[in-house]
Formats: sequence, structure tokens, C-alpha cells
Amino acid sequence: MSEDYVEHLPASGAKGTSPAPRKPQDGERRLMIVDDDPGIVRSLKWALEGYTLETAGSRPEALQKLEHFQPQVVTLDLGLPPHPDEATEGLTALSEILRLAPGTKVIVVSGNNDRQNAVKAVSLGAYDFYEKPIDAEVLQLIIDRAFNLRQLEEENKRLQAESTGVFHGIMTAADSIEALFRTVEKVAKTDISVLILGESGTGKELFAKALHKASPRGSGPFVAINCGAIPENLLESELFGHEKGAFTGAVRTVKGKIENANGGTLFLDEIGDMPLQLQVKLLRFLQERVIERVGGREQIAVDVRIVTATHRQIRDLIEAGDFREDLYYRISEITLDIPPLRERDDDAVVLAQYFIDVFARESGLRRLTLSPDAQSAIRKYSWPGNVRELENKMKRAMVLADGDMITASDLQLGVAPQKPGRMTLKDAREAAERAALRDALDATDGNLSQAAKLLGVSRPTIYNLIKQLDMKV
Ligand SMILES: Nc1ncnc2c1ncn2[C@@H]1O[C@H](COP(=O)(O)OP(=O)(O)OP(=O)(O)O)[C@@H](O)[C@H]1O
Repeated sequence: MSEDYVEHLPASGAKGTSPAPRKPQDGERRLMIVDDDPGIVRSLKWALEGYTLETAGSRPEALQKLEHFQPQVVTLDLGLPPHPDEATEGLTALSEILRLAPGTKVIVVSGNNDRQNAVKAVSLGAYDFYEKPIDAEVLQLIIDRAFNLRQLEEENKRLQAESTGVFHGIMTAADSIEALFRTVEKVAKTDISVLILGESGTGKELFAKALHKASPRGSGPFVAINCGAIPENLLESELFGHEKGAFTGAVRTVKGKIENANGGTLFLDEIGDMPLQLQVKLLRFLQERVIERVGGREQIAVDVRIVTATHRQIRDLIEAGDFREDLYYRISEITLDIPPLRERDDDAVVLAQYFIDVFARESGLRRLTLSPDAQSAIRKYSWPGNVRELENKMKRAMVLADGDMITASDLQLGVAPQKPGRMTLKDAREAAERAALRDALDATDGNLSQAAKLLGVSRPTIYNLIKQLDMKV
């Protein structure tokens, strides 16, 4: 018998009590053999080496042992009692194993002339199949491959869980965004005014909501208004409300967004587009915390936290006389600068897979993965529309993809034009360095020395560059 063979006995040994599930220890390889032929089970026990073994002779026994033994790999004979001459019991066992423990690698063992059922089993999710008579040496190779794959998948999952974080629905793997989470956590406890800066689609509104949710006002209302999307003459009454008869068409008294946000947070998006005359009125509200509805005289006290955002360069607006400097200081006690997606290193790929998973869950579509060429295309693209564009592109790619993978051509990325007027020479140099570095690292599988050779620089130079650009390798 193999030295490594350990018969797995229930801990208590008492009938009717199942032992508590125990996860495999580090490096432990747990294999369950499901077969009703004692001769085969015996010979496999002798021949297979390097595993902790468990055996089961029927579907119910296999399912019961699956729970407490938690094998990574199962060999499953398709012909099980009460119908050992058919594959029905085995195929049902396969489906149930995969439903209860989806990560399990099941190797189906079929009788001679039963290839059709074996192929069916693979289409149902079995890892592989093997035809009798059993050659233990070949079977061990297949089992080892299955264990290796399972280990890789687990490692991948662990790495992904370690490198990504979600904060009130904001997903990221970038240190720069994680740092913003920490700021939001601190700022949320206070009523300090927050101005969120960032290009369109970077997640400014998502951050405003996160700030609200993390604050003591979290259970109060979150009211958002886009100051750039509402005509100037309507914006005042949208914000401050109006009394009945205040203007033609004002047939009843209507509360404005500021009042509606009482006890919660008011998010003023595109504050840079607010007309000057309204900026004065907003400033007065921020100083006195009372409003007057349009056409009204009553002063109404409102308790609201103001969070603002803009994609515009507010300093330029102040210089051009389009934005009041005193209002700017009022609304920007703290500024959150959200970097564009192209500067967040691997965030684009992580977010792409995140959106694929979300859409798959929401729409009942199959869960796809990104092919290596798709990942590389996502990294190279400059994402002028940031996360919103990525979200849309993923939605479309999921519909277009044929197999189990989204390929680069499903993404239809093309070359995105750079935003005119937004790139300084420094930005352009950084973007080029980032792209070249990412390409070299992709080409060399992350090997710094080889990447340095490709780029014609020394290893310390490439190391410094990675640090400087805050990239993950
Ligand atoms: N880190 C993220 N994780 C998950 N979803 C995100 C993330 N960032 C942005 N999104 C999604 O991207 C879309 C755009 O985000 P959002 O509206 O917050 O951006 P914005 O900067 O306010 O855009 P705009 O300036 O155009 O108003 C939304 O659907 C949002 O849910």
C-alpha cells in the first residue's frame, strides 16, 4: 500500500453523527474515489500515491462524504447502484457534486463502449474522462493535472481577493483609489465640505454616495442634481423650490432639492457649470444654512451636507471670472482627486472582470473570462470615457462573445483619441512610459531584468520608474 495512504475515518466513529467539515491543510491533496467495484477501489488505493483518500460506493454515500471530506478531486464511476449498467446515477452524482462544491475537479471513469456518456459528463462540467480498463499510472497523471489546476484556480482567487477592495460599491485594485477610501472614511465622520474632481466617468457620483453612506447621515436622503444639465432659468427653482404663483406655471408650492435633502446629503454635480447669480445664492445658503423658496419670504432652516463635483479645471474658471473664489473655498475644504482609469495601472482589467461578473449575475448570462489578448488590449487603451466607457464596452462584449472567453476583437476598442487640451507634456510622457513599461512587462511575463533589456535601460532605472508611476508588477 502507498505510504501516503490515510484512511479518512469519521472523527467520532459514532453512527449518525457527521464530523465537522475540515478544509484541506496547506498542500494536502484530497481525493475521493466513487466506485461500486471493491476490486477497483482496492487496486486504486494501492496504486495511487500522494493523496489523502476517501472512498464511496454509491451516490448518496459520495454526497454525504463530499461535505465533510471536501476533496479537491473526485474520480467518479458512471455506473453506480442501483443501476450499475447505466450512466444515469453517475451523471446525477456528477451534477450534484458540482452543485454542492463547484470547484471540485471530477474525473469520470466510464466502462468500455460508453464514450458517449463520458463526453456528456464533460459537457456537464466534469474535468476529464477516463475509460476502463484502468491503467493506474495514466489515471494518476490525469489526477495530478486536476490537482494542479485546482491549486492554480485557488491561488488566483486568493490573489484577486487580496488585491481588490470594494468600498460601498466602488471596486478597485489601485492603491491611489484605496487611499481615497481612507480619506472618505475620515471625512465622512465630519460635515466638512468635499469637492470631488475627476474626468467624466471616473466615479465621482459613486464617491459622493459612498461618502454619504459612510457618514452619520447615511440613513437620510441622498439627493443629486446635475447643475450642467438643467437650463439656467429652472435651476434656481430646482434647487431652492418655489411658492405657488411665483411665476407663470407655478400652480402649487414645490420644495427644492436642498430642502428634499434635509437630514442627508446634497450632491451638486458639475458645480463648475453653475451660473454666477446662483453661485451667490448658494454661497449665502452655505453661510447661513437657511433658504428662501423662489417667490417666498419665509426663511427655512435646512440641515444638509453639501458634496460637489466637477470635471472642469475650476482654477481656470476662477481666473476667467466664471466661478466665485469665495464659493470655491467654501465647497472645497477637502478635495478628492479621482485619477482617470488609464493612470490606475491594472484597475481597468480588474474592473472589466468585475463588470462581466455583475452582468452575468444580473442577466443570467454565462460567466465569461477575458482572454490574454483582451486583457492586453484593455491595458493599452486610454479609456477617455473612463469607467463608464469600460462598463458599456463590457456589456456589449458579453453579448458579442462566442465562446467562454471575451477576446480583443469582441471589445472593439480601436484607438481612443486623446482628450484635446487635457494632456500636458508631462502627462504625455508619463502615459507613454507607462504604456511602454506595461508592454515590456507583458512581453516578459513580469521579468524586470528582461523588461529592462527590452527597454534599453538598467534594472534600477526600471525599478524606479515602476515606483514613480505607482504601477503593480
Ligand atoms: N470603481 C468603480 N467600481 C464600480 N463601478 C464604477 C466604479 N467607478 C465608476 N463606476 C461606474 O461607472 C459609471 C460612471 O460613474 P459615475 O457616474 O460615478 O462617474 P462620474 O465621474 O460622476 O461621471 P460624470 O462626470 O459623467 O457625471 C457608473 O455606472 C458607476 O457605477
